[in-house]
Amino acid sequence: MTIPYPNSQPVTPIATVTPPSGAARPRVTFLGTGYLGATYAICYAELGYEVLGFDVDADKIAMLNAGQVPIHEPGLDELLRRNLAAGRLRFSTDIAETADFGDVHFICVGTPQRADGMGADLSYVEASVTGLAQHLTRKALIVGKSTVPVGTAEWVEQLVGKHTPADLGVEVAWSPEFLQEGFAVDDVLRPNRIVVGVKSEWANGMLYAAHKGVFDLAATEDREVPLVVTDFATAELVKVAANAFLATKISFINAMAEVCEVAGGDVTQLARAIGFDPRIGNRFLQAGLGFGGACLPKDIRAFQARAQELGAGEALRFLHEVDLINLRRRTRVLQLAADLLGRRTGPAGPDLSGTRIAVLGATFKPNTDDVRDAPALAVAGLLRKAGAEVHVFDPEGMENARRAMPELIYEASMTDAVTGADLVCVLTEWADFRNADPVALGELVAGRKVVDGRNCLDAAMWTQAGWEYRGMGRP
Ligand SMILES: NC(=O)c1ccc[n+]([C@@H]2O[C@H](COP(=O)([O-])OP(=O)(O)OC[C@H]3O[C@@H](n4cnc5c(N)ncnc54)[C@H](O)[C@@H]3O)[C@@H](O)[C@H]2O)c1
Ligand SMILES: O=c1ccn([C@@H]2O[C@H](COP(=O)(O)OP(=O)(O)O[C@H]3O[C@H](CO)[C@@H](O)[C@H](O)[C@H]3O)[C@@H](O)[C@H]2O)c(=O)[nH]1
Repeated sequence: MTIPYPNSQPVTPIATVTPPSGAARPRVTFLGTGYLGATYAICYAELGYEVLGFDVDADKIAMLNAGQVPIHEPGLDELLRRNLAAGRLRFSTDIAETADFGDVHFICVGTPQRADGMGADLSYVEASVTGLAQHLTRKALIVGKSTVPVGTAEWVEQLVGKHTPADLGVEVAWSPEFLQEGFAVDDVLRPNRIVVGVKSEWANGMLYAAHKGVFDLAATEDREVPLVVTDFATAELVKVAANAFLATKISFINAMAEVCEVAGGDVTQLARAIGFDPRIGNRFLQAGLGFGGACLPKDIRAFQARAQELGAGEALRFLHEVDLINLRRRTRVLQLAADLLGRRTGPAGPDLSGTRIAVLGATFKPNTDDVRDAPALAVAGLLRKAGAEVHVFDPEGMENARRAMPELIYEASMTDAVTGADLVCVLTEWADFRNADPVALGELVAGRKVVDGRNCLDAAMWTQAGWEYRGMGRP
């Protein structure tokens, strides 16, 4: 068996391993059935694997076993029901059963920002790995998928060594995940690359077998999926480097937006023009309210913290600037709102008391119900703090938003939210908002003033309909 090392080209099949369970394909488990793990468990069953999803959250597990996806992710419901019915998929809160079931165990638990604001909280990784290791009774591969600081895989290997008898030969590998919420099903079934950090040929073969469904699907669609086989540290770093690059690209275009704002340029045209250069590319150059979600913000902070610990803090100092540019976009919306409402800004920020503002969007981007570090919700909070009465509507994120920020007023529809509003802020570019009719909405509001926090509206159309329009980085 040849192990390409490191390899950025598609490889031919290398797996000749027999899974310890004796099954033709390894039986796989996913520990943590949140946005990452639930999607994976369901899609892996769709690829034909026998799958068991484990979580400590009994409500989540009950929902999944009942055929209900606890998150909003396009396409996932149908796949869940189909694969439960086919008997390839089930979910459990029983760690002993999980340990017994799997040949390959994927760790998909959260790695949130620590309370100190910078590094990653690895307590869920520690708890899940320890719990699993203590119940393993045969050889298996534990594969980290969670996004972690470099060095975590080595630490997990030590944890596993401490909690399993040496003669079982349990091994560890790391395979970071690059899926985007809203596109998660396709990203899992048709990834643009697979990265694995391994230490042995056996682990490499098992991981190849655990990904074979993905390679087989690609072959039937006449595609190839590049496989990068590398060491632990590189695999961990690929993930945070990718997110750091994406965050930097967004903050770069938002920095250009800041300059356009003072120089009278239009960042949307600027982005389009530079994007024609294939070295730059036109994706992830959408200026606006900036990046949020459960990944980019926390990952660039954790990456800086880890680099600092390793003595390479200087190298990532620019990421601090990336973060600051990003956060400034939120206060920019506040400023635009105050300008449109004719409110002066004092040292404590603008006073918006006595105004009613409709906020359209709460999720961190469209096609998800995820409000974790959502710029839209953060801005809604700033508007309220400035004294405005804030009425929020989001097509999928209402329940999560209400839980995260109960102090806001939540409306049942876009029209309810805008009725009587002095100002409308479009903060997540859901299709319903992009395609909203400015003439019809104009009949409902108290003032035709709109902040387009995502540059997603047709400015000319809204202006023609009598709206005072303000975009981000455009006149
Ligand atoms: N959300 C994404 O799109 C995405 C994409 C790529 C990578 N990641 C990374 O994947 C990881 C998970 O992210 P997420 O968004 O799915 O988080 P999440 O919070 O949605 O899910 C984490 C799940 O782990 C469960 N959990 C907690 N402790 C556990 C334990 N001891 N054993 C088993 N389960 C336990 C929680 O109950 C929860 O259901 C993070 O490291 C994240 O950075 C996320
Ligand atoms: O041009 C752009 C593109 C995105 N965003 C914002 O950036 C954030 C993140 O968007 P996106 O990257 O699509 O969402 P995630 O689902 O968080 O995915 C990122 O984070 C995941 C978790 O690590 C990785 O797996 C993905 O590859 C990576 O794209 C959102 O708030 C977007 O509104 C912009 O402001 N401008």
